[in-house]
Amino acid sequence: MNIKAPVITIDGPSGSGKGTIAGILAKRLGWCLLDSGALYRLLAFAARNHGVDLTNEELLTKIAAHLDVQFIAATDGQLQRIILEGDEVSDVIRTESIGAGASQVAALPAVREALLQRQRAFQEPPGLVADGRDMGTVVFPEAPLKIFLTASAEERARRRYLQLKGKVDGVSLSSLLDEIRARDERDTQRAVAPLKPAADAIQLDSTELSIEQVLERIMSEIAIRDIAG
Ligand SMILES: Nc1ncnc2c1ncn2[C@@H]1O[C@H](COP(=O)(O)OP(=O)(O)OP(=O)(O)O)[C@@H](O)[C@H]1O
Ligand SMILES: Nc1ccn([C@H]2C[C@H](O)[C@@H](COP(=O)(O)O)O2)c(=O)n1
Repeated sequence: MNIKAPVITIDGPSGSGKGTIAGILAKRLGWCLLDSGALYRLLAFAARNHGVDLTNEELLTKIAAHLDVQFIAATDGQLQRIILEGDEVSDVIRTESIGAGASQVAALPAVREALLQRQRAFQEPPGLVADGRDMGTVVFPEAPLKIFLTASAEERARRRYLQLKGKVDGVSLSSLLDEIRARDERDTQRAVAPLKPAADAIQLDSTELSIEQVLERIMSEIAIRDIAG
């Protein structure tokens, strides 16, 4: 019998804290981690580097199917590292501009299909924490625990501002808020795999919760379901 490793999905809009929470949770549980947004970011980044238009679905799908990428698991004090075609790109794919490009290519159905099996291949023992937009609705619909993490757009822009200030020139709170709203609109309104909570997802609004409080809430849901051994 093929017993699949359990999956915890964390979906939600940009800046809600999915990546932070998923990374800490995977580490605490000793589970694998899938940052699915990174795949769309890598595709947007690779397309720009090769001068491919972000609306060229046919070519983007070919690139998506052959992305030469390695995810190197986090070690003590280090975040997960991402290598594309031999070069470390962990930081350069994190800009809002690449995020917007990722959101654009992610609306193309053939691109999503090309990345589907690659995402499912992350489901390895002892378990997987997967974050993104459609982890609970499309990629891992059988996951025993699905979290839909939100926060107000203003709070998400404030968090992003604090994260980027001092690292990126010319960053402004109002332009970050505009970019977050534009990305929310595109990610929730697209025809294929739009950002929405799965019917059986637990919705968690982190606007007034600290990272540790969000983790506590999720750990208690894990304990209730007895899914982490
Ligand atoms: N509950 C929280 N309280 C305060 N800050 C938080 C909280 N959760 C996350 N943050 C901070 O907000 C910023 C954005 O978080 P993160 O990158 O995890 O969001 P995300 O949902 O993964 O965004 P994206 O989808 O764009 O990758 C980070 O600097 C993170 O430390
Ligand atoms: N499962 C996913 C993950 C990401 N995307 C798209 C939409 C996002 O705006 C963009 C970047 O994701 P992020 O790194 O900010 O989480 O990628 C998606 O459509 N489906």
